[in-house]
Formats: sequence, C-alpha cells, structure tokens
Amino acid sequence: MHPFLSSGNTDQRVKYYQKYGTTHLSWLGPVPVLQTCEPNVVHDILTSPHCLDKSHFAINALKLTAGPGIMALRGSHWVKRRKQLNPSFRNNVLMSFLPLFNEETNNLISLLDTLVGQGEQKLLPEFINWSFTTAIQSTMGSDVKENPGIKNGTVLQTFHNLLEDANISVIHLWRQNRIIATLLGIQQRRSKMLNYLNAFALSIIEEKLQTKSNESTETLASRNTIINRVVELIKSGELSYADARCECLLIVVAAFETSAVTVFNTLTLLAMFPEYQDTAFEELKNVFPNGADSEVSHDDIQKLVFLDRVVNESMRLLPPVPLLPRETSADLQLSNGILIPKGVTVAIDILNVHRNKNFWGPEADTFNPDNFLPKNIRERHPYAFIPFNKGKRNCLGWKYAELSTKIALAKILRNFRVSTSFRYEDISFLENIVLEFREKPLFQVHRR
Ligand code: HEM
Repeated sequence: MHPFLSSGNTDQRVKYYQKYGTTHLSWLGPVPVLQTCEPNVVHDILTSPHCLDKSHFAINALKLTAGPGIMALRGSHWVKRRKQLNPSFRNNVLMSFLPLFNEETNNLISLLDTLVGQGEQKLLPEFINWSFTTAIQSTMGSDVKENPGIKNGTVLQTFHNLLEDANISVIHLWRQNRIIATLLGIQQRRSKMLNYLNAFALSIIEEKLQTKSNESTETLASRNTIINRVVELIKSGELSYADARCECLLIVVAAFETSAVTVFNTLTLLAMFPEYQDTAFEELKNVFPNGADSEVSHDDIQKLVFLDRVVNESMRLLPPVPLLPRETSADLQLSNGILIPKGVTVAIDILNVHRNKNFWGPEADTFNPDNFLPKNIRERHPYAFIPFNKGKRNCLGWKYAELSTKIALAKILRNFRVSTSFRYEDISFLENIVLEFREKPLFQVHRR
C-alpha cells in the first residue's frame, strides 16, 4: 500500500499501475481506496446496484460547491431526484436550446475575431464565459442575463472560487472538517460565497414563482426546463426551496467547466495536429458551403462525422472528468473473483482507462481520431471509453454537452484556424475534479 492522489501525481499513478497491476488498493490520506483502470472491473462496478453512491470524501467536496444536490445524493434519495429532473434533459428540451447555443457561440465568435493577429492568447477564460452564459440561461431562463450579478461577472467568479476550494478539499481532506476550516478562516469565506449564490438562485426562483405562466406561449419543452421544473415541484410540494436552489446551482456547476474544457482541449489537440484541423475544416466547408455565419442545426451536427471522431478522441486522451469516486453500499463480487466489502471507496481512473494499452494498443497515448472509426468502436470493450460515465448514474447532460460543444467547435473551426507553440509531449495535469493542464497552452487565432 502506498500514498495516493496528491495534487498533480497522474504520472505516479501510471507507475503504480505498472508495478501493482491495473486494479490495486491504495490510500487517499487515511482512506483506503480500490483504484482501477481496467474496463472489465469498471463494467462490474458501474453495472452493480451496490456501487451507485459517490464516496463520502467526494460528496463532502461537492457539498462545498452548492449543497446536497443530485450529484451528491445517495440511495433512494438519488433515485427520486433523478426521476424528478429527467424530464429536463429530454430531446425536446434539448432541441429548444439550439437557438441559445447558436446565439451564445456567435458572441464567442465575435470575441475571437478581435484576437485575430494579436499573437498567442489565453482562450480558456473566453470558453468559460461562453459555457457559463449558455448553462446559466438554459438552467435558469434567458432573463437571468439581465441579473446584475451575471452582468458584472460576480456570479461566475463566485462559482469559480467555490470550485477551486472544492478541488483542493477533495484531496486535502482536513479542509472538509468544519472546525479546522473555521479555525483557518476557510469556512467563513466558503459560507459567504455559498450565501451569495444561494441568494442569487433563490431570487430567480422567487421571481419565477411570482410570474403567471402564459399558457399560449408555453410548450412542453419550456415547461420542462430546469427552472420551470423545480418551480412546479415546489408548487406541488415535492421539492423544498433549498433543494430547488441547490439543483439549479449544481446543474450549472456540472455543465459549464466540463463543456468549456472539452472545447479548449479539442482545439488544443487540433492546434498541435494541424493536419487533422484541416480535415475538420474541409468537412465543415462541405456542410456549410455558404460561409461562416451559418446557423448549426441538429441535422448538420449529424453530418459532421469527422468532428465527432475528433471530439471523442479528445475526450479519450483528455477526459474532462478524469476520476469517478464511488463507494460500495453492499459487498460487491467482481468477475475476477475479488470481493469488495461494503463501505469501500472505489476510484475509477477514467484518464487511465482511456489510455489502457491492453485495450487501445501500443499507441494509446497518441492523438488518432481513427480510434473512433465505426469498425474500431464495434471491436472495443464498451467500458474502455466512459467520458460521461455509463450505467444508471451516467451524466444527465451528455446529449446537451455533445450538442453545445459541437456547435461551438463547428463555428470556431469554420471561421478560424488556431495554432500553438505548445507541444503535445509537454502536457501534464493537475489532479482536479475537472481535468486541468498544469501549464495552459496559448493560441494564435487566424481567419479562414
Ligand atoms: C463534456 C461535458 C461533460 C462531461 C465530460 C460530463 C461528465 C460527467 C460524468 C463523468 C459524470 C458522473 C460523475 C460521477 O458520477 O462521479 C457526470 C454527472 C452529471 N452530469 Fe455531466 N458531464 C458533462 C456535461 C454536463 C452538462 C452540460 C450537464 C448539464 C446540462 C451535466 C449534468 C450532469 C449531472 C446532473 C450529473 C449527475 C448525474 C447523477 O448523479 O445522477 N453534465 N457528468
């Protein structure tokens, strides 16, 4: 047994897999953790009804960002909440967001236009702004854009600071202890930020509750957006104000960093491998022959088969959520004979599942969109690629994420070419809840 997961030790984890095998027991501070990057074991864990709950250390870290919402709930509480929120992620609701996805991406394109010819730039903050503005409107309604806290950036900055706190606290478990955190002044800062976000979310919910719904303009899709859904659930007594507020905030948390990072990572890889960027551009020229300002529809996205391969390959090598922390709620027998007792923390190492050479071949660390040719997908273990998790507790927003990120990438790549002097072999990671590069590549933006 040996130390586990101190900030930024993904390289060390690879060495442990080589030395101790692809499933082994390790430590997170004082907590024993079964760690795996083996798709057969991942399959056993993710299909078991006894491994649906998150581990306590992950739940406590999540609670620091918004409270005990769907991502942190356990057992029957989680089952009930998932059923309550499911309608907000159906196809009709998703399709109703297409104009919003297009409009917010157009704003991003205008911004990127001002960076053309300006030398190498940080682009992640622009993508964070884009995904946050999109996520907050799809979750809380388009009026939210007029809220002073959204306009002046305080809401986004507060989310960012809370996530930073959660990232540190998920590894340095002593920060989750209220007494220690209070003595060090951490808890006071946390409470101030949480109170601010709670007041913001409650004010939006209150406003919705006061507004009479206009039945003539209401559609099934608009009735089911998160804000309208939680308001209905409050009215019917199925959800408390506190839970409604918490869900609104958590959906935004789940959506914005992951989506921004997906766009950023994909562009990073395409800037480093320009031959693939040119292939993606050729495909985009064929689908959008009339130029760069075209609206992107759901049908258009289905035609972008090369872009689909590129995004999948980007999420394989650079999975936005690199680690899934679980906890067994009963003894769990794996198909390899190992018995995991009840109450054990299990860490599914998505980053290394996606780079496991037994399943991805000797070139597993290389960027190659052909990994997602239909024939290669068919022949691969179904749990060797799990960027959105699989099974009952998969990502609720995966279709949303696929659509919004592809619309953004399609428009960016149709309008611009991006280049970087940063090299693929120099990428290394910080061990955060959402994957983060230790050193962030800068980009030059060129007009197509
Ligand atoms: C590329 C972007 C995204 C990736 C890679 C991603 C990945 C994931 C993963 C791996 C999980 C499982 C976490 C765990 O159980 O430990 C998850 C859960 C979740 N995601 Fe996403 N996500 C993305 C975008 C989104 C978006 C855009 C939304 C909402 C609009 C969303 C909403 C959620 C929710 C609500 C859960 C919790 C589901 C539950 O516990 O039942 N995600 N996501």
